[in-house]
Amino acid sequence: SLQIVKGSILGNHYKVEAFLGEGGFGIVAKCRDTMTNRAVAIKVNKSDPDILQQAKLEIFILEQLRRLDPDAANIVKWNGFFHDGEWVCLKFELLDQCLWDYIGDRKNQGLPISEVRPILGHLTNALSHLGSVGIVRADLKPGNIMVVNRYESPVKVRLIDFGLACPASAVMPGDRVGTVGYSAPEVMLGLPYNEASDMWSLGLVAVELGTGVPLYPGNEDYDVLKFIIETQGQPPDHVLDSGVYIMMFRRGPENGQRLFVSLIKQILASDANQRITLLEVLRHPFFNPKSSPCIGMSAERPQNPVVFQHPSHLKCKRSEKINCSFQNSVEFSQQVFVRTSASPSFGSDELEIVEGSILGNHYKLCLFHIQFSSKTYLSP
Ligand SMILES: Nc1ncnc2c1ncn2[C@@H]1O[C@H](COP(=O)(O)OP(=O)(O)OP(=O)(O)O)[C@@H](O)[C@H]1O
Repeated sequence: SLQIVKGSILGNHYKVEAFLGEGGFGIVAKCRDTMTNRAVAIKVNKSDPDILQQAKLEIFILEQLRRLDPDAANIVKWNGFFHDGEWVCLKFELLDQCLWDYIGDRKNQGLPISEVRPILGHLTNALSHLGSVGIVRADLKPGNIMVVNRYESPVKVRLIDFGLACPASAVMPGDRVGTVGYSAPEVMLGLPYNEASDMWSLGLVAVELGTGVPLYPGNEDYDVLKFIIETQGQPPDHVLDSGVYIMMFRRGPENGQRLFVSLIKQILASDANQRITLLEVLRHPFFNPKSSPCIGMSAERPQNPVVFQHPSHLKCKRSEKINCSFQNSVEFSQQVFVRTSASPSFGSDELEIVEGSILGNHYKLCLFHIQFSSKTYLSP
């Protein structure tokens, strides 16, 4: 725990004058350097091992940023660190006010465009400098942007808090970074992220500057994603799909996870007519993982595209891909993909299948799902 009171001395000559911010990490204090009589901001990290690890990462990033000129790059000036007992203390130039407070002082009415423009310019400049040294900011939000001096006109801002920043080359998909309400969809979904994710956050900051209120408020990623989908539509399937998989694989691949995801997706179809039935759930390969370790990885999979051998009643126009579950003759089910364009017996825009069809002599169709898609797949 941090027991720092006003008047205490940090690192022998920094006298605590006020508290500027507090969080899980510790505190940021306004201190007087008794040797120079200058005011500075000192971020004091708790001695908790996780926090210390976080502080080390922040120092690592700040070291990288030494290559940049803080004035030209709109980033906070860092003056190194020192230890005080078990605490790690980072020394920064003292800045004025974070953008949340700055907006709040205007009664959340939003800033005039004449102010939004330079601020956005500084932020874009800051991100582009970070990009030039290969750093992804990863937690851009008004609370991490500080006004240098609010009485200056036009107002100048700088980025602070590099605790979650990361070398672009070391991004770990699935790492929960950022702040709810400001993270890009790909970050929430656990996908790889890059500077494009900072761009998303920048857009949200820009809206908040102009309107005075956050665009996507929410306490949970779920609410925010829902809000995003309502207003901007659903991210493309390939984004959603890989996101779900990566989120599930965060704890290491587990047998059956892909089948589980595939099942859940069929259970959660928003169109009741598309939703899987109880019987089909029980027949789903998820319940027989031994015989089908993973979609696309089954040793039993057919090596060649399967050809439908029985005519049937269902007609489907322009389908390029069918995702089918089959019960085979040795009493287990597995999932295969059928590429219709590889089946010479069907025209490219018409397909006929029916439950119970036998494919490739011994694959009995027990469940099918047809997707209209421009993608084509061979049997996995
Ligand atoms: N150089 C500074 N000058 C003045 N105030 C500062 C400075 N650095 C940080 N602060 C204040 O302290 C708060 C927390 O700092 P910082 O964002 O670095 O810590 P954090 O642990 O990452 O916090 P959070 O979890 O809110 O992102 C800031 O929102 C700001 O109000």
